[in-house]
Amino acid sequence: MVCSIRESESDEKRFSIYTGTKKRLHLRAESREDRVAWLEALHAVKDMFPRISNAELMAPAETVVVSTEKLRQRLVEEGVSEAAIQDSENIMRSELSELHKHVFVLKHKQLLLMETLRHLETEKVDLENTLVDESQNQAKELGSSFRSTHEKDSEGSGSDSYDEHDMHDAAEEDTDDDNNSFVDTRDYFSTSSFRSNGSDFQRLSLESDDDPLDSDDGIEATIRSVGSNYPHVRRRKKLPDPVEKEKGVSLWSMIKENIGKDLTKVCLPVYFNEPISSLQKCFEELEYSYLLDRAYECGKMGDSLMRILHVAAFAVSGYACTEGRNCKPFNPLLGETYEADYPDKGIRFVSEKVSHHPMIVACHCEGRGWKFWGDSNLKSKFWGRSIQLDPVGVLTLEFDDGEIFQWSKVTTSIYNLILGKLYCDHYGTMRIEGNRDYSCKIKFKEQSIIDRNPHQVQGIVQDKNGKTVSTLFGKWDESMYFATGDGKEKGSNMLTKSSLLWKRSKPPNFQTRYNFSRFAITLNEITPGLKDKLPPTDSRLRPDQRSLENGEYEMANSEKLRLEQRQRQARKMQEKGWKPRWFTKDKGSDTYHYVGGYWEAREKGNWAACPNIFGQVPTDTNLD
Ligand SMILES: CC(C)CCC[C@@H](C)[C@H]1CC[C@H]2[C@@H]3CC=C4C[C@@H](O)CC[C@]4(C)[C@H]3CC[C@]12C
Repeated sequence: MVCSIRESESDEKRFSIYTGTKKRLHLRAESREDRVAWLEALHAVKDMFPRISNAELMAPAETVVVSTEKLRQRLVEEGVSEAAIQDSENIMRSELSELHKHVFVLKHKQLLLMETLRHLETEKVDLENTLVDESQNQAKELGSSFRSTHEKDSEGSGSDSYDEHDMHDAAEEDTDDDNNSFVDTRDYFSTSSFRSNGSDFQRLSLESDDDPLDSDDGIEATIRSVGSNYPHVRRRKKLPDPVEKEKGVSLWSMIKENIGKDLTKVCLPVYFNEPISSLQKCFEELEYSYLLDRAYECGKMGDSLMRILHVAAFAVSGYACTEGRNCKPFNPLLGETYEADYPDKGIRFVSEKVSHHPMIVACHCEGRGWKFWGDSNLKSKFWGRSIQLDPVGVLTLEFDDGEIFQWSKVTTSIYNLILGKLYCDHYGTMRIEGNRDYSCKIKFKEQSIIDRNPHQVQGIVQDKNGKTVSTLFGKWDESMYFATGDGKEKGSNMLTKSSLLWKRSKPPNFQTRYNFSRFAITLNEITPGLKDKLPPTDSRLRPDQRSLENGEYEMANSEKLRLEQRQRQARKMQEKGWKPRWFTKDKGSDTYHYVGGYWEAREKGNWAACPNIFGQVPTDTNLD
């Protein structure tokens, strides 16, 4: 939020912004005119959000107490007769009560407007969903989309260019002529380079704790107990302690350091990465796979409603791990793979980066009684301060008894790229289509300025005739509940009638700056004996990621640069007909499916067809 804006007096291109939370930001426009345009736009935005607190807005109209005492005294001083004084008092009271009535009506109107606003917001989300396809076509190159937003902004009518400094402001104040670094507003735009790095795949989820001694709360244990007689596997409980001291680097400082350079060509250092790749992040979505085991069991016992409810909870649970995570996963190299053999969860998983332009990751997971697969291809839009990611493609879940469910992920936005605390939110409607009795619609509510109850999810399950048979509600970062019926029965108290479907696991004992869950901590571990079995393309063998995990930042950075250099050949490889190893594109559609054979090849230790993607480029391959 912009608190105050100030122009430099000594330099006609410079200006600064104070946000109330961080230090003053110093910027430099291209020209004097450019600065005028910037200031106009900034003031216009500022005026759009007058500062009224939520509490103030929602408070009921207070009863106003009117005293006529002062009026009476004054009239007595004037020697006015008692009758006239009483008359005056009555006049004053009646006028004020009129006014009071008026205020009351206004207050009421305001509440109604707020209601409407809320309602409109919900409608907006729905509309956006219908429009998603269209807007995707329009999603052009990031940079250009931001530039056009800016052009529109600068057309906005300008308000005064003078802004008084508020209290914090004075405290934070720097003189115009000091040596504060500033940023060229032109370079500012090129931050679009984050797109390609950020548009990686998948959400994650929080892990169940495998250690029987370290049990979670009771409810969860009962939920999980169904269908899970899985063996215990010892997995690590913490990441390695960092070798080097962590460096705090802000995105902003990165931008500053790269003034004058084409930011799309600047590689972000590893400080912005978390030590897992997008391939591993896909697997993180399966943290709560016990929900699918349970869904399978319910269906087998003939309860297809409970089946879809668990599938719905699973679809939501995948988002849990995105909360509090603000580093980006490593963008895998073309042909990089990841395997996860988790007998302790009854699942095994394979993923591969199947395309570099656009960046697509395909994955496939086998559980007991079900298979789950999909590919991730994100369309991203850069809005200046935020990035919007619209996932394309469907996820498919197939139970061994032939019941199939398909759904797509909702929109994710990452906010505060430039200033403030980075966070992401998910919003839109997810439709889970089944091939049998039920389908389900889940709405992820968009967080709004007036509605301070973030992360809300609501859904309904409908039968073939479109009748609502059950409702779902909860939060994507906490828990999901369901209640039977359409939730409209008179006098029914949703909370007392509802039952828990899913609850997020508790955080690990060893927190790191990556905010990994217990499950996420295990993803990059090379468990005893695993190293000899992995293909040379596995994410766990990626040197820069390994170094980052170990806290060897210098090493991680140089290795990352080397691999990124290599990756520049990926486009050429693709053009020359490079094909993924474990997945193939369906005919007539753009989705990938697993061709099989991974675990068989692993059994034989036969990785002949897997290139050494992390090593040095062999000199005899002439890719250029
Ligand atoms: C500029 C840098 C430092 C910003 C860091 C961005 C982080 C927060 C971004 C980068 C990639 C993003 C992920 C990319 C893809 C998906 C799949 C989607 O269905 C759910 C959200 C999820 C899982 C995103 C969550 C947020 C994410 C992890």
